Amino acid sequence: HVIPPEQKTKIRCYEFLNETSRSFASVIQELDDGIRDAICIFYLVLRGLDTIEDDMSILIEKKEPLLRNFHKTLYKKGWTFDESGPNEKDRQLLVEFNVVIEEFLRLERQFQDVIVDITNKMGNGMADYAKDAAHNKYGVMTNKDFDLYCHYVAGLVGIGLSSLFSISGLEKPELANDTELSNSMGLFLQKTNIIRDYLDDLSGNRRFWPKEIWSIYVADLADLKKPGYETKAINCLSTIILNALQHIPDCLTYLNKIQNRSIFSFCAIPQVMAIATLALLFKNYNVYTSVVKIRKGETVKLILKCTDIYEVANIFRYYTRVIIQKNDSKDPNFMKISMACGKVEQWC
Ligand SMILES: CC(C)(C)CN1C(=O)[C@@H](CC(=O)N[C@@H](CC(=O)O)C(=O)O)O[C@H](c2cccc3ccccc23)c2cc(Cl)ccc21
Repeated sequence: HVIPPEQKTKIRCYEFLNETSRSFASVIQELDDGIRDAICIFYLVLRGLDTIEDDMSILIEKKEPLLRNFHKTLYKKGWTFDESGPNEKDRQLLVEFNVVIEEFLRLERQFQDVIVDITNKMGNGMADYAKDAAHNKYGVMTNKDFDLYCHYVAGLVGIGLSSLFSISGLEKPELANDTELSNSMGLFLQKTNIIRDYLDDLSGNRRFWPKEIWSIYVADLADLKKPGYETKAINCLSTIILNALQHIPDCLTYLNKIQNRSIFSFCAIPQVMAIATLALLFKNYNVYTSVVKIRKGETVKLILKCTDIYEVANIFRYYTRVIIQKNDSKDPNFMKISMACGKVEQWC
């Protein structure tokens, strides 16, 4: 049968969504009408921007304007980009980016404005960081820089999502006003990814662990994985995990404000995956030898339990208890870790 052209581009967008991240793609497709297409396009636009930021084969002179002007390409019908490196995971998305643009231009104007605004801020933040990283080989320096970088690549996503949820009418307008809570949602996810990806990022010379943290224990970030540094490495890991744990009360408060069930699952699933990952990473030396991931079976179990705030609060309580059990009185952060976990217990 003949498929009308506008259906073809939408189908192609959902095919890209399923190619970029299978498990999360299904969560997006469960979203209610009125918000699903906006989130799908927002996700693909962010993937496109991320593919450019991650591509080390693009020279900074070319990468910087690409990032800063990416939001303008959303209005350029037919725009595509085929200069990504050969092994860039999502290079085909940019080769066919005209399809994303077509669907973007079919969204309600208010959805478009949010996506353009966030893409603009994120692209400029990424460009600022990439330009700075080009000459500052240490990477992220202070805890403040750590929060700023994570704000650009993940906090802004939370702020954008809250606006889209409010505009759709499925969530209250107030949700979009509390940018601090939305920002924390992104920081918690991104910091967990950065802690998990220590080895992978270091091999790509991406240095996201803040110097303010690792310099307490070693002279260089790469020393943490060397023989003889095991105790320092484990205590450094506790410090950066403690940094991530501070965002949990904000995340639970944000989730508690969500009214729409499909939006609740969409927001809760990545959060419970993150706390489960942090509990697995805590006191786990394997973070310095491989990329530690929670088992598929545990993921499936968690996804099925993300139905309401009580279930999610119980999941957070369970994993903070796992962390407390693994906590070690000889660890300089012993007290702070148990306090941070205690705060989660109180919240629940
Ligand atoms: C960097 C990041 C954390 C923002 C990436 N990010 C997420 O991690 C995805 C989850 C995801 O992509 N999981 C992948 C795992 C992976 O690829 O590592 C999977 O296959 O399960 O979730 C986030 C995400 C979902 C829901 C609410 C959010 C609030 C604030 C910030 C981000 C929020 C996300 C929502 C959108 Cl619209 C775009 C990107 C993201």
